[in-house]
Amino acid sequence: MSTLPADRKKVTTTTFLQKKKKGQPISMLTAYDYPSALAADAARFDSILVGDSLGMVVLGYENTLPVTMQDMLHHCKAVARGASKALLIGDMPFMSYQASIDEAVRNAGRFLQEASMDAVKLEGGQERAEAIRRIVQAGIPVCGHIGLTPQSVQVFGGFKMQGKTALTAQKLLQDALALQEAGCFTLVLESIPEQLAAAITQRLEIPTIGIGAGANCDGQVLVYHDVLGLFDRFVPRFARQYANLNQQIHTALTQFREEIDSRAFPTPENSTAMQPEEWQAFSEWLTNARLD
Ligand SMILES: Nc1nc(=O)c2c([nH]1)NC[C@@H]1CN(c3ccc(C(=O)N[C@@H](CCC(=O)O)C(=O)O)cc3)CN21
Ligand SMILES: CC(C)C(=O)C(=O)O
Ligand SMILES: [Mg+2]
Repeated sequence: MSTLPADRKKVTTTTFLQKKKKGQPISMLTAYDYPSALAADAARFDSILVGDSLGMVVLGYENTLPVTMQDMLHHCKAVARGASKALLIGDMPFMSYQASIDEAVRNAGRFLQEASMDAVKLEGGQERAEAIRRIVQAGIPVCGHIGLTPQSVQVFGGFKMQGKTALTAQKLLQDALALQEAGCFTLVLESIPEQLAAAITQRLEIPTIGIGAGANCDGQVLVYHDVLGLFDRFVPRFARQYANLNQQIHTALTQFREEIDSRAFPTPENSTAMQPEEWQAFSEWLTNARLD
């Protein structure tokens, strides 16, 4: 296992399109800070998404709605310091692109200009196509996101799978085509039936990245904390845990706390003694000194 910087070329939006043409899977992972970005880049993920899911897995909110531009830029900057090869995508937070197209373009620009992102992601279908067209015209690559779009949790009435009926599936396929036409370089498909994801993937020239959308997408993405078992308030059924770090953290921290309580920590190895002559001089001064 190597922790040296990965010896590979910087991934670009063109790499995404080439991978789809060659039938090679696109790997994406979320990351929210410097160490998680270092880890994702060292593991050679094609892309890192600084997801607004950070509101839930890092900041402790119930959903992603409270996340602000300030929050996103702060975390994106930390991620950019840790990753040099993965394509970096900044997730536009709730109300940073919905109120007006001008605001959408300006906020998208901040991710590239202030936070070193390579692209932005925003949620929505046909209703978002015009804003996306204008952001792309400004020179900013856009990743679309349809299906279970968590910023619409209050409209959906919970984090519920989308596109389960023939009618809603039709709507999602039309959304996907509209987003491609608007200039998206890739599209996240979240929590939709696998056959619908396959049908969309087959009809699009741009790659699809699935999360809870089955095996027939052009790529896959999961949340960092779900992959590592770092978040246990809930784990979506579509996630797979490759480690249970929370349990290891609990064991390690409990042991540390117990060793503080029992005075087993620290030992001389964790401490520094003065040189004998310095200690002697200090002791003599201490004996004679009047400390008040
Ligand atoms: N830790 C985490 N992982 C995620 O994948 C994730 C987040 N947080 N926060 C932002 C969004 C919200 N997401 C979620 C949240 C909950 C479910 C969930 O509870 N799904 C149910 C099925 C619900 C239904 O279709 O009726 C499940 O059993 O997986 C799914 C996606 C995906 N994103
Ligand atoms: C789950 C992914 C696609 C996302 O939008 C996020 O992490 O915020
Ligand atoms: Mg998101």
